Amino acid sequence: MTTTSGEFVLADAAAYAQAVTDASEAAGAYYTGGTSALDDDAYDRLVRAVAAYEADHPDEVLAHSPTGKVAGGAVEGDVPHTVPMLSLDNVFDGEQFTTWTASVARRIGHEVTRWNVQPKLDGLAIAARYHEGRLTRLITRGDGMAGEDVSHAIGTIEGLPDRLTEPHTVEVRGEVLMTISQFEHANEVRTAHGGAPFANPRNAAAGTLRAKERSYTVPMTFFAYGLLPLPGTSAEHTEELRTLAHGELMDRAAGLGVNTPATTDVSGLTVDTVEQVLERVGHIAGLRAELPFGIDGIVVKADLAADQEAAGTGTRAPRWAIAFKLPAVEKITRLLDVEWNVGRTGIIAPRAVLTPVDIDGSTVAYATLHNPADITRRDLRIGDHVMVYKAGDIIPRIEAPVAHLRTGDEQPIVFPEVCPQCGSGIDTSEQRWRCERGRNCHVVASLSYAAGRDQLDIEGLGGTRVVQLVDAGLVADLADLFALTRDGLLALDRMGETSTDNLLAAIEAAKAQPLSRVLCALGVRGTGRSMSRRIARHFATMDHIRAADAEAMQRVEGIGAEKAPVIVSELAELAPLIDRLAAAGVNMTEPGATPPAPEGETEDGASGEQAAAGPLDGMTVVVTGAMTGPLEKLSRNQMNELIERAGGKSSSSVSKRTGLVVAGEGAGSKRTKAEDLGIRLATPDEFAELVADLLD
Ligand SMILES: NC(=O)c1ccc[n+]([C@@H]2O[C@H](COP(=O)([O-])OP(=O)(O)OC[C@H]3O[C@@H](n4cnc5c(N)ncnc54)[C@H](O)[C@@H]3O)[C@@H](O)[C@H]2O)c1
Ligand SMILES: [Zn+2]
Repeated sequence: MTTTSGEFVLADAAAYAQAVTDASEAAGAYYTGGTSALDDDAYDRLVRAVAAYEADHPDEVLAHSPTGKVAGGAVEGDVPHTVPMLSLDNVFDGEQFTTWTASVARRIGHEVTRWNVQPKLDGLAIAARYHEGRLTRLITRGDGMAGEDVSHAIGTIEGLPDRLTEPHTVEVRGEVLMTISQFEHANEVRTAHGGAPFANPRNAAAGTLRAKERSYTVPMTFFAYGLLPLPGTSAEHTEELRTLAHGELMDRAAGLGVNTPATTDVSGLTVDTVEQVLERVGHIAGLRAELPFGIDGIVVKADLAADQEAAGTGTRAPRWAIAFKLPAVEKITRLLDVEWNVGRTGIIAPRAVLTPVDIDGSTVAYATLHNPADITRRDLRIGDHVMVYKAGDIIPRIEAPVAHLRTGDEQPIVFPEVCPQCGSGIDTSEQRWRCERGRNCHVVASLSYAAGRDQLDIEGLGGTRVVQLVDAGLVADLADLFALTRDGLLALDRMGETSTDNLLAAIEAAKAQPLSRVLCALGVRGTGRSMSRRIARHFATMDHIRAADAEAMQRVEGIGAEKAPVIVSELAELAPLIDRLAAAGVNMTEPGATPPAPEGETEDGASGEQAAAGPLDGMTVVVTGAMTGPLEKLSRNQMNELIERAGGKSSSSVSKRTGLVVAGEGAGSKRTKAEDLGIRLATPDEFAELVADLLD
């Protein structure tokens, strides 16, 4: 059960026991590089619910409850720590932080003398033991009292040298993580070895650190945040390490050749007041998205050893330090669909369509899915709950499905059988699938589109024929079509005299298509059929379109500040192609349209578009049902063209703003809606009469 504030409430002992089990399993996976069933928010809420239940039922507390334990008690170790490796308590805003500082002041009897503010690195805690300057042992945090020996990773962690600059016996504590680029590299190497990519850098570091016998190594990075004596440390040194302030210890660590946050843009900073702490916290938070590694908060520590000692330490966390948490970068959401997009080189890449989820201030609606083998390995299904990771500029990624949230209604992901862009076969011999046409895939797709019924309408130039022409090297772009020769075509398989002549005639006829269709055939990004018509009607000629800057382009209805420059620059890129089309005799004007008045003369209100008023002047028209009579042969696109030529606007949905609904046979809900709204209806015949002048 959840309350309105989103908190879980555990109703009875059984719910409590289940919550304890769920939390332990999640924590176990979280710390060992597995897949947790919960995102951090959900985990923290669950643990709070467990804690609330325990407060009310102190005699029912289960021994394996995660509350009050390092790592939720879910991980163990067999190498005892010299001093416990603890967790940190959290605050989420300045107010909570100020309250916390007041409680520390009460405890130690005075204000904390000064603070050390440093990034909370999002990796795993590790203790590195140096004996006489040599790195001998690496131990994970484990349950805080004892950790796991991961010394096999020595030599793979940047910033953790095999030898210190001085022959000291010390323990360096810090975080092992993967920087964004190490993470990208690790995933490349891992997938090349047939493994599933890691979902996020923390997971990657945890998995890599624990993996013993891998045929490959991938580097990680270490940042120190603690330096303490070991049993073999000299008395003099021990005393020094116990009395130095935190900031001084960090300088010492750096001096020994160990990496610290001082090498980054978010180095540790010693400050005197709470206001200064908050300022630094804000500064670090602001840099988060640009950092080359992940942080999940800011750690604030009492700097002086004396203050730390006075504040003391709890069983789970020290009382002299706190983690200022930043919003989570992982959330659970649903996988709604998988799209298959074909890249420039013909790579067919799956992309997850998600229920949009807010992650650290941005809305995530898509995530990368790598390749089909990876989908199979992760056993992803449509409808699954999935963990999505997004940090900084990194492309959002999907972790494995959250299996325990499955309902049984999830559907398998259907892999394409032919290239989704051009319809050719798919080369599946590599992990990344590829269109058999490779780079030519785009040519085939864009030519098939250009020849389509709603564009240049070239009969006899279907997908297979386009493939044949491209493969034979006869065409590489749209303009090449108009340079095809009879002999060239006759030399092709399955091209007889008749089909050759028919095709050449169809291509010849295409030259007379209105500008709107020529423009559409060019496949300018951001312009489909109706936008192409609007642009063509507005400018009337290709020369006027090409002369338009972004500002002029924005005068076309429906083109905003974002789209306009894209269209202008796409057209500039297409200039050589357009020139060749014009040279081949392709029509570059829009029948019935007049160019916009030159700059300065538009002020009096009459823009070029309106000057060409027709029988439907300014009216929004919706067509529904089957057209009959003189309109019988017109496709929906052609109907829309007709409406716009008559000065109207075509639309596909009926609303209060609709002026006329042309309802043919079989018209259904749109007709009913028009009747409900009292919108004028016309039969196809009535409409044909209205626009009779424009019908040929
Ligand atoms: N999704 C899950 O299933 C799941 C399970 C368990 C825990 N969690 C999450 O983990 C968090 C609690 O885990 P935790 O106790 O491991 O860590 P923590 O986030 O409470 O903080 C303690 C750790 O911070 C790290 N750290 C980084 N920079 C540091 C610095 N400058 N100084 C000191 N320490 C620094 C150390 O590794 C230290 O052990 C919670 O946010 C919880 O949501 C999630
Ligand atoms: Zn293709």
